[in-house]
Amino acid sequence: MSNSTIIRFTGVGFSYGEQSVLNNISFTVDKGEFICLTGKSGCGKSTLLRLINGLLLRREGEIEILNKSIADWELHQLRRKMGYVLQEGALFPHLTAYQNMCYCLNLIKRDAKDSEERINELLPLVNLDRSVLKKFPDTLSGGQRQRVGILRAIAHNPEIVLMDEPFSALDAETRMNLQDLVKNIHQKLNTTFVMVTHDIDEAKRLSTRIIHMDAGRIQTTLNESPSDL
Ligand SMILES: Nc1ncnc2c1ncn2[C@@H]1O[C@H](COP(=O)(O)OP(=O)(O)OP(=O)(O)O)[C@@H](O)[C@H]1O
Repeated sequence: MSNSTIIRFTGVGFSYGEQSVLNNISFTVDKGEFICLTGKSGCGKSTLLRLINGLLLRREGEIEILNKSIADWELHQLRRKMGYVLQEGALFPHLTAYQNMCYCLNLIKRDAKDSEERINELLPLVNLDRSVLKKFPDTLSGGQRQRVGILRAIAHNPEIVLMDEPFSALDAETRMNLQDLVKNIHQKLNTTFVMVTHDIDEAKRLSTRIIHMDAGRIQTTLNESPSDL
């Protein structure tokens, strides 16, 4: 594994029970890339993402993350190296926006003052006003919820940020704003992103590379903005 390769899949297969979902998946991701996983509904994108952070355990082949086989990682340690953004932010409903933002920082035992400083530093990056901090998720707009979710995912300075259709529930304008915001975060923090999207235009706007899947296999990997998708 080269020094800059931080994710490597070699011949990975996965099944839910009898249903084979991923077949012979091999690819690498280098530090600092922004990968978009595209492909039709049901082709296995989210399953692949869940294998990266050990939410699912692979059945065949080998997965290496940060130069170590996933089998050798303590999963809670591995997940501290990652941030995860899901649809609509997937915030904890009983926690305020601020408490949600602190969630991963608490896991790595940052003290309260450090956490507060970190969050104050990141608020402008996700374009959120301090007035949201005391609010509960159900009183935030969809865009605000997703900004909180993004801040939570990057607050502990993860090596890899995984995003699963993060903007799919948003209106077109908010979606564009958040795409710009994530692009800016990627450039500023030099973190590696792997994002699932079914939206090819979104993938072209954000990614440094597109991995296009079809029926559980990687069909094409495209470095340039693809015109044939
Ligand atoms: N927990 C599960 N148990 C059983 N089958 C599942 C489970 N999760 C997903 N599947 C099946 O695995 C296949 C791949 O699902 P996956 O969610 O990875 O696809 P996807 O490409 O992310 O789809 P979408 O774009 O619709 O989210 C689908 O046929 C789906 O029904």
